[in-house]
Amino acid sequence: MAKSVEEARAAILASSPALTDTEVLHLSAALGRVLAEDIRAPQAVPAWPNSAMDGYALRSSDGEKPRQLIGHCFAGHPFTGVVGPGECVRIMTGAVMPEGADSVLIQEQAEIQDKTILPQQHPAPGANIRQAGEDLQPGVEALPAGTLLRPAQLALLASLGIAEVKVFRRLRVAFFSTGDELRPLGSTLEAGQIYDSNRYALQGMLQRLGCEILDLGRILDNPEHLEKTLQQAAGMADLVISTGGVSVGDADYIAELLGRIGSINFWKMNMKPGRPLAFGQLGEATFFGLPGNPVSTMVTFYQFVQPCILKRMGKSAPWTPTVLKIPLAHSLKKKPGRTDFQRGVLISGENGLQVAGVGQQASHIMSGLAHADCLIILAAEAEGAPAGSMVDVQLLEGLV
Ligand SMILES: Nc1nc2c(c(=O)[nH]1)N[C@H]1C(S)=C(S)[C@@H](COP(=O)(O)OP(=O)(O)OC[C@H]3O[C@@H](n4cnc5c(N)ncnc54)[C@H](O)[C@@H]3O)O[C@H]1N2
Ligand code: MOO
Ligand SMILES: [Mg+2]
Repeated sequence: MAKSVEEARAAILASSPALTDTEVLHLSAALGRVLAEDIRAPQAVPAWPNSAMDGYALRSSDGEKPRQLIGHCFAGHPFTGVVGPGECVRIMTGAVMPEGADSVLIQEQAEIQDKTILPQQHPAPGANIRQAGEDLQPGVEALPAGTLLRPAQLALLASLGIAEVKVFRRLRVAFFSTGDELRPLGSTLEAGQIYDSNRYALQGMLQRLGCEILDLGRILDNPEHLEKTLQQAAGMADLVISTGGVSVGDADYIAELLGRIGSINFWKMNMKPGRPLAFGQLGEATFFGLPGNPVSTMVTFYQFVQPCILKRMGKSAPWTPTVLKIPLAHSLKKKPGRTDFQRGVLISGENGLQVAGVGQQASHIMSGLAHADCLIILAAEAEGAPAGSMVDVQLLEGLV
């Protein structure tokens, strides 16, 4: 029985163990890695109460009375004295609050006469002050193990003074394309030959996920060559991906080989594109046989391989593509039977946010996917969707 997308994803995640090997990296090399340790704040952030605005640090209790200017402080240069009644200190954003002051009057609300500041309003206690520990208190969990390190997480760690983190090692992914017709870039095509475009799709998607990539090249539609390549790949990688040769044609050997030298978890999906996807195990390695049609390769990677990779990399919160409900700009058609993932674009105009199809939707139309920023999901039994109806839209996110 062909699997639904949800059933397939659940089966894949259930057989995608997280890596256990770790290494220690400097923050500057940790982008895209997954934390292998809980991080607690070693100190408060901010470490000191400081000003959120440029203005005057003073005592709120003096109300709107004039204040004598007794000094100044800048970020990195604290004022060492004490602000007494009727006094104030010129203060810049980020400068430590001087002792005695409990409020910052912004300069737009102050009149200056020589060394006297005339408040235009009553500065409230605590106004424009960023309190110590407001972001993080010492000892609290800043980030749990299993967090994917994106730029915001790196910045948070840096704000705590943490220079090195324990992360999971990179996932080793071996991939190859299959097909007698495939030729490398730079070659002149003979009748029936095409360029191997799936190689670049896979390489790009894997690189963006921070995998260690082992490109095994193009393999002919020859069962002995394919078997050798699958064995070799399984011996060197955590995850093996092939494209093509996984359907039911006379030169499609992948599913049969997987069953013979490994094990098939499932083969065939109730989705379009992507019907002949095969998933299983080759020794210790997880295996995906992606369909050869270029759009099918990329759409199935996004639905299934990416969640698997992120889980295997150690990410604890499961990742799946973001789905939003958005009205259709025009009607769409499909044949009932399989769940469709039609390529679409988001349009923001007078009628608010809408989604439109990109035109031709066949699995070899790469130009459609190259112009798309989302996938429109149409249910298996549906024959299409009318203009204005709310449809599920999966965002093709640049970076997870
Ligand atoms: N009788 C049936 N025929 C097909 C079925 C089916 O259910 N019954 N399924 C169709 C569907 S759906 C898909 S998807 C394709 C998948 O086929 P394969 O995974 O076996 O892939 P190939 O046959 O090797 O190639 C399909 C297509 O894609 C081109 N291709 C392959 N590799 C690349 C590459 N690296 N770069 C660019 N293009 C590539 C290849 O030349 C073919 O045109 O099967 C249908 N058939
Ligand atoms: O399911 Mo195939 O992936 O339509 O082309
Ligand atoms: Mg085929």
